[in-house]
Amino acid sequence: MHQALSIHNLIAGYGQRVLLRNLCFTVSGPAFVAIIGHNGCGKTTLFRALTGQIPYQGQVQVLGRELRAQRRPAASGLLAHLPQRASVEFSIPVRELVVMGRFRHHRFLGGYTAQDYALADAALVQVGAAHLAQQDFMLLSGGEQQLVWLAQLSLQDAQLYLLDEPTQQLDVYYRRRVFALLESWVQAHNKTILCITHDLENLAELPGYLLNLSRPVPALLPLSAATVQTERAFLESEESLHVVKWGDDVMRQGSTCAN
Ligand SMILES: Nc1ncnc2c1ncn2[C@@H]1O[C@H](COP(=O)(O)OP(=O)(O)OP(=O)(O)O)[C@@H](O)[C@H]1O
Repeated sequence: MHQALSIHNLIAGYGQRVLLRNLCFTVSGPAFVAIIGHNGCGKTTLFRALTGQIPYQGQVQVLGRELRAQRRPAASGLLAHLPQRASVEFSIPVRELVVMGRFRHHRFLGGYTAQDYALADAALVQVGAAHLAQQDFMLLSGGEQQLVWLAQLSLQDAQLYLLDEPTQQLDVYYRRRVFALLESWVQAHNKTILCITHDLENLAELPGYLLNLSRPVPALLPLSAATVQTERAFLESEESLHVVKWGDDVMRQGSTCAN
């Protein structure tokens, strides 16, 4: 049985600025992993590396397949990515945007079937956005757009989901609802989710793991109220800011993986 995700000695950054230094962690089975850390510590940079937008050193395997060797990981259903600021520059009904999540099952755009649309409608119900189905996506609020993207993403049926602050613009009700939805993707559909978030208060009750990229040597910790409390206290401390401030050459020496 392959590991859901294995990251070994990943090094990434921008030119001289190394933000991820020998990052190592393994997610053995389907799981929710919250990625936290200060602004600018390298969370989005990790996703840029995993999606091939910036080069990296090290090995990344998804279900035993070396990610670097995959030509189009999204098209093959290995990976789906929700960036921090996803935008659409043209008018499109919400339902039409959501059904595009089924693109892997179609050779040409526009060939969606009644079954595809039924799945799109069900996905909108799941995220609590059924009432938006006929509206123009461009005219929705930021939070409403986030819900619609999540509905589209769920139709992609990928093995590994990379979500960059998916609850950022949501109100308290929808934040909780979205985290419950992500939990169901893991439990009911065996997905693995890496979720960048600053929304610590919603994490304590979730099953899964926490990865604090502001730590000098980030490691996966089982999620619990105590873990969230400890990591929050660390992020609020002056000590943790120094890790970032002097990160490039003093505090954040990094270490190589144990094996
Ligand atoms: N193309 C780039 N060239 C140089 N530096 C960059 C580039 N893109 C991002 N950075 C810098 O890398 C650092 C990490 O950025 P990143 O977006 O990974 O942060 P983050 O942890 O996701 O932060 P936030 O919580 O604010 O979203 C930032 O200081 C940013 O200014």
